[in-house]
Amino acid sequence: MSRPINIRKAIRSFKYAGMGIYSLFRYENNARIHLIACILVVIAGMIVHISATEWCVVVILIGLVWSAEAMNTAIEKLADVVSPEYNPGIKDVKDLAAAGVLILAISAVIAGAVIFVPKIANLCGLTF
Ligand SMILES: Nc1ncnc2c1ncn2[C@@H]1O[C@H](COP(=O)(O)OP(=O)(O)OP(=O)(O)O)[C@@H](O)[C@H]1O
Repeated sequence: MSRPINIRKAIRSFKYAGMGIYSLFRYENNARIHLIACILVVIAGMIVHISATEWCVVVILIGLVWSAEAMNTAIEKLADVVSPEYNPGIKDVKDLAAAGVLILAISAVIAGAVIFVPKIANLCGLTF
């Protein structure tokens, strides 16, 4: 027989995840840069009136980039605990984790350009 769902445990997990989100934006420089970029994108989306589908794309990409940033930070912190001194293996691990974020961020910038550039050009009276 399956065990009943433990609501208290689920709420505790949300609390710990919330603490992770707080620590990400409070202490991580790159996460704060992504937060500012995200605020600018949302403001731009409201100004140029992007469609519902475009909002979905923007929101999913923002979530993916933040999520990748959180995973990267977790890997960095774990690596610092495992090996605080210089270690070529740790260098590969950290560089690969950072590459994961960069690849996603580049994809997000390209998708953002596809959505926003024609609309901003239109707003400026330029045909695209
Ligand atoms: N213990 C280590 N051994 C080998 N190389 C390391 C080590 N720690 C960091 N590095 C190298 O330095 C780079 C930056 O690492 P660091 O942990 O400072 O990340 P960061 O992106 O500057 O993040 P943060 O500013 O959040 O600490 C890594 O990508 C890696 O190439």
